[in-house]
Amino acid sequence: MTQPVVGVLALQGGVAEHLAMLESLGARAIRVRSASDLVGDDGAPVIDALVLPGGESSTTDRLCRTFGLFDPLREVIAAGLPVLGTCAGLIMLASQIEDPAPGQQSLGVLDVTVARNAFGSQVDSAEVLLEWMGPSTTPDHLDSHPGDSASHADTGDTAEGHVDVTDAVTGHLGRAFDLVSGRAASDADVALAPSGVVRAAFIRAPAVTRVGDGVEVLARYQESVVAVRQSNILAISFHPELTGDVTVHEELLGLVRLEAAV
Ligand SMILES: NC(=O)CC[C@H](N)C(=O)O
Repeated sequence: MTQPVVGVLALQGGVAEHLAMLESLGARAIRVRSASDLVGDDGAPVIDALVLPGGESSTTDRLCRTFGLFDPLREVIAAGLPVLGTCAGLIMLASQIEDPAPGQQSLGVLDVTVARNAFGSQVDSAEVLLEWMGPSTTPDHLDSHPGDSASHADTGDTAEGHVDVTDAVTGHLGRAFDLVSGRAASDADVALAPSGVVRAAFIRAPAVTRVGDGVEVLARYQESVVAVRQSNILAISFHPELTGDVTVHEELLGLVRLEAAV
């Protein structure tokens, strides 16, 4: 297919790292600031996929409503636009927030309940390795099992075969991570991570406390669900864009290819 165009909601929070990561994967990445960045005059989406970045979900919610983006976002996602929500983006997508800020709303397109700040405050931020129970949408997988997206996720297998990552998953690096001056892991760090593992930064991260029918669990951390997929929606508690790990963004582009193949 032609070069996919991926929008990154750019009202607040971490935007630049997502844009850079998507460009590094061959997509054209654009900032989404208004409804016209989402849908054209004919009502058709102008982007092939969307990222809702981390930040502060109650602020993102308020800004979305102020800038007339709340309903258009809900509509394009409900209509099937592939979307990746990270951290505050996950909270924005959720159908229920356990502990919302006063007046806080969410788009309600992903059938999960989330608890905000479930892993502690900024000082508890950490960079860890997680077992990634995908990929479900890689080109390899598409070639061998067109349309079947759940089988690998169920078994923990990857396109390369089963990966035992027990050591890696418990290998907590214990590094403090500062959202403002967030340091990306070095290329060498990322190269060391075995296949089937995602290097994830947790910063005031939410946990998924209820998973609805039809929602596939892709990763857990400290026994909590931290990554899910429901059809065209991928949502994660953490920040792969700050560690340089492209696994999850590749999954998003895989969803775009799945959509194009239908
Ligand atoms: N890194 C993040 O996106 C933090 C999310 C934040 N705790 C919220 O509730 O929105």
